[in-house]
Amino acid sequence: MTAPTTYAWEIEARDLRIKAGRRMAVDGVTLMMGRGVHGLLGPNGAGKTTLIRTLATVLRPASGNLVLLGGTDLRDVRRRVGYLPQEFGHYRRFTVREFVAYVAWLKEMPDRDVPSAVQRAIDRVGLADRADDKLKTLSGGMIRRVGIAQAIVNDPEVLLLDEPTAGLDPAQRVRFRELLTELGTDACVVVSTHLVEDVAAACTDVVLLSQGKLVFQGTPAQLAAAGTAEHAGDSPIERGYSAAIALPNRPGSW
Ligand SMILES: Nc1ncnc2c1ncn2[C@@H]1O[C@H](COP(=O)(O)OP(=O)(O)OP(=O)(O)O)[C@@H](O)[C@H]1O
Repeated sequence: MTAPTTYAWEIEARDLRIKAGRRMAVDGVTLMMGRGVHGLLGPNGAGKTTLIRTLATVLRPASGNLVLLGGTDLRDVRRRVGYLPQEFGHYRRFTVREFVAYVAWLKEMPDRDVPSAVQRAIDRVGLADRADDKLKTLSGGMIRRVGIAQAIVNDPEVLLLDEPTAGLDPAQRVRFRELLTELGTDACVVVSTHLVEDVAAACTDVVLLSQGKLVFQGTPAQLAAAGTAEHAGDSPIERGYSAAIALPNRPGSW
């Protein structure tokens, strides 16, 4: 049985500062996130991966305060979180089913629940016909979907996905956005992406980082409304993104 919810936000971060190497990659971010799909956007090096790694409890903040699921017991929190890292390590000799079951075991799921949870996660990412194939026989896009399956096997209350659509073909991306929408009804989903279309199609909230700072949080429509013809981009939301990170429309510049 799940304990009643006693917290206002699944993720509460106050004045977080996080080091990556010697650099302060996240520099004073205050951010509240509840259920729904939160798109984490920002230029290369903005601090997205560093923030996600911290939310996944892999990194410890240098200062500030982070509360996940209202709790302080790290082991309990970890059982209730799902995480797809940007660099996703896997065992090439495992089958899809064995690998997802292994993660279920790491999450301390009750043995009796594991087979059905594993099957459901595999079904949800469309890999039922490859469930008993070894990972080394799968394509890059399929491996990414295995990564998504292992992240959702425990029905996490906080789901962290670092560039989950990298390597997916267009049809898979569309299906993935539908899955995101489904997952966001029950969980707090944080998804980092460079694809503004993913955000427009599937996110209820946009979080924009630039140089380690939070420069925007709001709905995709609010982000789109922030852009003008003066800002770079091919769509309202891209122009809103450029406005938020103060990127003028200068053809040819990176
Ligand atoms: N292990 C490390 N050692 C030194 N610097 C690091 C390390 N990891 C990250 N950084 C630096 O910290 C900053 C934030 O990196 P991070 O990977 O969080 O950005 P990001 O927003 O995820 O970027 P991208 O969109 O390119 O994936 C960058 O300037 C990066 O060079």
